[in-house]
Amino acid sequence: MQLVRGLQNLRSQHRGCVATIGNFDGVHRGHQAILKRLRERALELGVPSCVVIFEPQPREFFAPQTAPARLSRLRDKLEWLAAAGVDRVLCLAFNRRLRELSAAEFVQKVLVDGLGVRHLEVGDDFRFGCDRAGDFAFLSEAAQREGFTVEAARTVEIDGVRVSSTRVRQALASGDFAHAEQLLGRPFQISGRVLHGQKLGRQLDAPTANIQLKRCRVPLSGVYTVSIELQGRAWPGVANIGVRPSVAGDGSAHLEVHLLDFSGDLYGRRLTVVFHHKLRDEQRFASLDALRSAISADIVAAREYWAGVTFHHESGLK
Ligand SMILES: Cc1cc2nc3c(=O)[nH]c(=O)nc-3n(C[C@H](O)[C@H](O)[C@H](O)COP(=O)(O)O)c2cc1C
Ligand SMILES: Nc1ncnc2c1ncn2[C@@H]1O[C@H](COP(=O)(O)OP(=O)(O)OP(=O)(O)O)[C@@H](O)[C@H]1O
Repeated sequence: MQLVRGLQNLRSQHRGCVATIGNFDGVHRGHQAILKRLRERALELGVPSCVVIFEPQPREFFAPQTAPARLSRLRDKLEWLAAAGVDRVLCLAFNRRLRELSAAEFVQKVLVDGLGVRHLEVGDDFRFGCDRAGDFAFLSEAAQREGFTVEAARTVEIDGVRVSSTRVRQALASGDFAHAEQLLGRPFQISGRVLHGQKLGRQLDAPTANIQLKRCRVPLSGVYTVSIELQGRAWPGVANIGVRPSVAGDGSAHLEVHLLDFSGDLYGRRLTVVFHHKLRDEQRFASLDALRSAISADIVAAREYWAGVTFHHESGLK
């Protein structure tokens, strides 16, 4: 899959494709249905498929403090789009210039001049352009004028309710990982590189790998039973996501995982944390001793959760 960053990097060979536009946060089952249809149309027309996404996402541009937490960072999103068979992603910086484009200008600049779109696939509620004025009726008219086709994919529902990123966030916030998995079509996970922490974990009898969250806000907080994927192997573990109120911190959210029965150096490695079960909320403890006891109880609970499950790994890393 090819990534093109910005309209200025589109070349004449990129013209002629089938396209869809959106945030695709989490690449959930609703998104996957659109992507499947997109791939079918690409094969029928013999042209590549292209997904137009925005970074930051529009709501992060308009209201960075109150925008919903991200289900996926750009890297994960790209991985899942590639897995869905997308040939090309056009990633547009959502900035003042882009927000001021009218729906008609967006169609002309991005879809017609930029991509030479042959077919556009969208969800039935899709809206775009300044003040979200571009809806399906608008697109159909533009399509007729410019000589491309447009189709509204059927809404994907589970239990009679539309699958949406908001619904996934709600499932995660309430610790309902089975429902989140149903909506996403895969378990909820966060990937990232292991950074150096404050090295307090060892004093707490629980060395932890600190996963870089960059500036992304995360849709969950608390202590969880997790599994960790690392170099194609899975490990059982326990994780904390939060601001760590018991130790002096910078107020930003951290994701830390303690791998059960693991010895080895994880610094700099990229790992994936898969969430299975919420154990408790994060708490402020009055002393490190109290925090140490709570963490050791979490580890016992995680062991119980994983009792009977075999993880195929050796006790360290090469
Ligand atoms: C299973 C687990 C549960 C945790 N629970 C809490 C908690 O409830 N409150 C808190 O302030 N920190 C909690 N922490 C975070 C610890 O404060 C943190 O691991 C410690 O500060 C070590 O940080 P470091 O790796 O940066 O040295 C938890 C960590 C783990 C691994
Ligand atoms: N459940 C669904 N069924 C069908 N299409 C969907 C569904 N959810 C989103 N889409 C479509 O996927 C495309 C990209 O979605 P995007 O993430 O921008 O929209 P969205 O409606 O804001 O998603 P969400 O509500 O999940 O955040 C859009 O065309 C949108 O209409």
